[in-house]
Amino acid sequence: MTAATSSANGAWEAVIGLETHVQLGTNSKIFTCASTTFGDDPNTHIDPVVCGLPGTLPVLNQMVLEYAVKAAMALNLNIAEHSKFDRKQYFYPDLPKNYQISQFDEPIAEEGWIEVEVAEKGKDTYLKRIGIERLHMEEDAGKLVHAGSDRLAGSTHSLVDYNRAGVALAEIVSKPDLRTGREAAEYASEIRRIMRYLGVSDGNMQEGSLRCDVNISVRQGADAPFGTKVEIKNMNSFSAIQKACEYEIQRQIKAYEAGEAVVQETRLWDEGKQLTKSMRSKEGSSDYRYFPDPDLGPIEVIASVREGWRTELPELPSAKRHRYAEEFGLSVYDARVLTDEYAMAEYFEAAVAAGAEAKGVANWIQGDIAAYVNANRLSYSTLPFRPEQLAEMVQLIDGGKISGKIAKEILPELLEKGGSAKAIVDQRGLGMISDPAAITTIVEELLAAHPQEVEAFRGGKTKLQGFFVGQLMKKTGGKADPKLANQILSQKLKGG
Ligand SMILES: Nc1ncnc2c1ncn2[C@@H]1O[C@H](COP(=O)(O)OP(=O)(O)OP(=O)(O)O)[C@@H](O)[C@H]1O
Ligand SMILES: [Mg+2]
Ligand SMILES: [Mg+2]
Repeated sequence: MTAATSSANGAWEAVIGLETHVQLGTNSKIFTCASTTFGDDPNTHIDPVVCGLPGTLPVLNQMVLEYAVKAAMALNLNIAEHSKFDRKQYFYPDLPKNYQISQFDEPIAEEGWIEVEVAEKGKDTYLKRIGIERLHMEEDAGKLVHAGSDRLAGSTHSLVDYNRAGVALAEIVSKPDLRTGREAAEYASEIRRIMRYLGVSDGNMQEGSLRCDVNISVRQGADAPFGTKVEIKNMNSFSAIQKACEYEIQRQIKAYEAGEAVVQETRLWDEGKQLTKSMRSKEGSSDYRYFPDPDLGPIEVIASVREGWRTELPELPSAKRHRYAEEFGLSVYDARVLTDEYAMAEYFEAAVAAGAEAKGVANWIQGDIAAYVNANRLSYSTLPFRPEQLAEMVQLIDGGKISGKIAKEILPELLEKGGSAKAIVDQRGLGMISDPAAITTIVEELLAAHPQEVEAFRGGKTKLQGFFVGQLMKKTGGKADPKLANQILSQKLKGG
C-alpha cells in the first residue's frame, strides 16, 4: 500500500514538516567564548556561562547573528528589525541551566521559501517550492552518554558531556508543504547544500551539525483538515528521513483504517529495525513557560548592516542549477551533480572559462575526477590538477590531438601531481595517430597476420571487427584515431 492508496473516503495524503537544527560554524559558542571544537575530551569546552553558574551573563556572539541572518536571507525569509531571546524551560540533565535560550514569538526571521528539485526513482524530476515558517537562533544542549552504550561499556550509570552545550544553532522550521519521504529528504539536503554554500555550517550529519525533526500526519484528500502529527526526533541522514517518513505514513494509515487513533507523540527511528517507535508524548508549547530572557538585550539589525551582509551571499544552488542548464546546455542531472558542492561548481566553471567545452568538462569531473576526489577525501579547491589543466586536456581530446583512452591513462598522474596533458603527450609521443596512410599500413599488417579471422569475417562473422579493433589499439598503444581506424578496418576487411 502507498500513501496514495485510495480507500472508501478518498486517497490518503501525507503532510510533512521539518524542523532542521543547523549548527552555525563559529569558533566560539553563542553566548560565551568557550570553544566549539568537536570531538575533544568531555567537558573541556565549558565555562561558568555554559554551566549557568549564578552571576554569569550571556553575551551574544555577533558572528552567530551574521550567520543566522545570511542563512535566513538565502531561505528568502524576512529579517526582523527587532527580535529577542526567550527562555524555554524544561528539566533534563543535558541542559545545565534547566532552560534553553531560544527565540519564541519574535524570531530573527519569518516567512520564506526554497525551491527543491525532487528526483524520485522512475519518475521525472520536478521542482517544488517549500514554504519556511521561520528561522531562529538558539543554543544547543549537552550530550548524555548512557550506561551500556559503546562509549561506556560495562558501566551502570550515565554521564554528561557539556562540550556541545551553548553551541550556536539555527532552527529552520518548514511549513507543512512536504508530501512524501523523498520530498522531505530532498528538502533537508537542499537546506544543507545552502548552508554549505554560505559557509555558515559544515552540515556534517555524523557529528550532529545538522539534525532534523520530522513531523508527519496523514489525511484523506488534499482538502481535508490536517490530521494529528507525530514527531520523529533527531534524524541524522537523508535516507533515514525518507525511510522513516515512508514507514510512519504507512503506520498511520493502517491505524486509521483499523479504526484506531493516531496520538500526538514523539517517536524515534530505529535504523536497525527500520521502524519508528514511541518515545514520549509530546509537550504542548505552554509546558515550556517561555518568557523573554532578562539577561539578553533585544536584537536590532540595522538596515545598512543587513544589506551589507546580503551583498556577501554567493550564488545559491538553485540559481546555479538553472543557470547551468541555460548557459551550458547541461541536463538536469548534470547540473544537479555539478552544483552539489560549491567547490566542485567553481572547479567546473573555471575549466569552462579556460575555454573547454562544458559537456566534456562535466563528464570528466563527474567521472574519473569525482571518483578520485571522493576516494581520497580531497577538496576541489586544493586539487593539484587545476581546472585550467583539465580544460587543456579536454581541448586536446576535442581537437583530435589525443584519444579519450590516452587521456584516461594519463589522468591519474595529472590528478596526483597536476601538470600539462600536452607536455606529457608530447614528451611520451602519445599523440593520436590520425594519418590515414599510417593506419592503413598497420591494418594491412594486422590482416596479413590473422588470415583465419579475416576469412571468418568475410564468411559472415562480422562481430570479429571488434577483435581487429582491439588488436589495432594494442599495436598502437591506444593512440589510433578510433573513428578513422574503424573506417579503414571496415573497408579493408570487406576486401576494399
Ligand atoms: N498536522 C501536521 N502534520 C505534519 N506536520 C505538521 C502539522 N502541523 C504542523 N506541522 C509541521 O510541524 C512543525 C512544527 O514545528 P514547531 O517547532 O512549530 O512546533 P513543535 O514541533 O510543536 O514544537 P517544538 O519546537 O517543541 O518541537 C513544522 O515544521 C510544521 O510545518
Ligand atoms: Mg517539533
Ligand atoms: Mg521546534
